[in-house]
Amino acid sequence: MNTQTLNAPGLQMATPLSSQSVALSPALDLRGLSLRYGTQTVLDGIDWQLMPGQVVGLLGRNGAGKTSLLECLLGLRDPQQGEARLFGCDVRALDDATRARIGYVPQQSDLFEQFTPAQLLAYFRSFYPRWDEALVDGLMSRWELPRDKPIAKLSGGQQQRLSIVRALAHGPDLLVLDEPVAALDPLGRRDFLRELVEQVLDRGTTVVFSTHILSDLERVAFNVAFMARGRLALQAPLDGLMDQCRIAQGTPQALQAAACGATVLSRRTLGEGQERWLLQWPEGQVLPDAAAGLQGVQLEDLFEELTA
Ligand SMILES: Nc1ncnc2c1ncn2[C@@H]1O[C@H](COP(=O)(O)OP(=O)(O)OP(=O)(O)O)[C@@H](O)[C@H]1O
Repeated sequence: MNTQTLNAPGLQMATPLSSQSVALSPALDLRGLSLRYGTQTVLDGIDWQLMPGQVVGLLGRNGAGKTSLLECLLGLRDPQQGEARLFGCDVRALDDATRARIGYVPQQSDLFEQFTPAQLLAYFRSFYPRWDEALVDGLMSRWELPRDKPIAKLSGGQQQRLSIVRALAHGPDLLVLDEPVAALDPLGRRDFLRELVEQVLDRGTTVVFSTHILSDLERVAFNVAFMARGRLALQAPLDGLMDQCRIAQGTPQALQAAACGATVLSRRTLGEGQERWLLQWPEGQVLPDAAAGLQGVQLEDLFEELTA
């Protein structure tokens, strides 16, 4: 992995881009991104664009490649093919102004363990023109984070909270969160999600958020993206998916009839001539009634069917 840290831009701060240019270009633009570890293909030609203000929950099974994708899109890992651009800049050559617009909470803590939280936050504060000291003070107090204890001696959850404070403090335009709540207790998760929602609503932050906690995702993500076999199987607004998707089970012939007018998003063989299909009807179309044997879907069903 590249040693460059996203959360510490160099001392030479350039002027941030104007809000006008932000509105015109995607916040995130991936083209044909492919990554292999040895002979294992983890990312297989991923194209992905997010416009400013989009909030996307990234879902995939263990080992699907979510962390690898997030690291590549941030320029922390070099793919063998393809390119990643953030706010129009190639991630291999991010300037300091663009880097200052990005907040990242990695899956593994990357905090300087020999520092105390107070020292760490003072260090980062010096890099960011938009550093919000009131937000930092509020979160540090509410989350009862010690300021003067070495970071190495904080618990895993405390380190994760500190990592979140650091990522939110400079009001990033793009926030990339790799399982940010994995080590948090339920209150910490609730508080964090509230902060996140406020950031998004107040500032129009673009958020990419990987998590295995589906209920959390339902509270913050307007869009979900599913990763499977090195690709993004589907990205769509969560509400629309719930409304327009149904699961059907039966023989292929019966399913063909049930699927009239729908797109087949996935199909699985269950044995004994039975299959299970995930179907999506176009927005606004009235779905066939339950008599056709269609079941409504939960996010868990979508996860099961789309990440297999
Ligand atoms: N540095 C590495 N060297 C070799 N293989 C790696 C490396 N990092 C990840 N992998 C492999 O790449 C695949 C994808 O890993 P990755 O961590 O990106 O998945 P993930 O979706 O984030 O998983 P999880 O949900 O378990 O965190 C896995 O099979 C993993 O073993």
